[in-house]
Amino acid sequence: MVQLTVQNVNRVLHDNAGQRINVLEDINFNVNSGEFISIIGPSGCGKTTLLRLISGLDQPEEGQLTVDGKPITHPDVSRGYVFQHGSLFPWETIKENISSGLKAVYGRHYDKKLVDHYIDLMGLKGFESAYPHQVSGGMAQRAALARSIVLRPELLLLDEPMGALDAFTRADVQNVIQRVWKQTRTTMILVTHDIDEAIYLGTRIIVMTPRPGRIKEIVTNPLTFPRDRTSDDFLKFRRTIQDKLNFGVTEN
Ligand SMILES: Nc1ncnc2c1ncn2[C@@H]1O[C@H](COP(=O)(O)OP(=O)(O)OP(=O)(O)O)[C@@H](O)[C@H]1O
Repeated sequence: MVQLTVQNVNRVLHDNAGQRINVLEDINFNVNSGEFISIIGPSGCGKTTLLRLISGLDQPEEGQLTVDGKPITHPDVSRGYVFQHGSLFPWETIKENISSGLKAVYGRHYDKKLVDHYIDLMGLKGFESAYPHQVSGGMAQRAALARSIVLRPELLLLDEPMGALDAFTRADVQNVIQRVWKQTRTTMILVTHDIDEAIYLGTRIIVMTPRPGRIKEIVTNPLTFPRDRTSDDFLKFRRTIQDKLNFGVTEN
């Protein structure tokens, strides 16, 4: 992938009472190859809807989404998607889960060495034969990540994959994602509620506001790698993003 372009995108949905909801309004941005984009915003601002549009699972009422100038019309193996609950198949082992996409795409002559490489890279060695219910939540998410990345997508969409994890496991999976991003240079787009996570991983941060879901600002992350969550620069940038999200502001 060279460039993802999202141009003048509007998405309207209707609630159970038939009321129109402008879920996304006038969304515009570009993503270049190798970037790590974090999308942050309060619940209901349309983050998941935006990822679904980029994946091709959904289509906008207006505007267009393209990859290298070609419209996104349907899901494609070149765009991976990792969900909050990794949705591993419970009846398959960790290794079988990681291999499943490759098998579906390439048949039984898929590249087994690639599977072993990602099992290693994700720190899953020794757990190949375990079933999802036998591993920790962090391991299950690392396996879900491996299952997507093994297909070598040009673009990986991450829909709050750390959302259900405790703080320690979350930090661990963040480090794994960063390592995979650095090693593979896969373009990644992460949806998150967590400001620290958005800053720790993102090269640019898209700040969204709800009702209607709009982009408030796209902020380039000034922090270099390796990033230290406790450094003064990190905390200063955190404050900048917090202010843009109007965190801590209460209405009387
Ligand atoms: N299929 C649907 N039909 C009707 N309304 C929907 C549908 N999907 C989402 N919505 C509404 O669209 C809005 C945006 O939803 P979306 O899940 O994209 O937001 P989000 O920012 O990802 O939220 P969260 O952070 O809580 O996951 C919400 O108000 C939601 O209720």
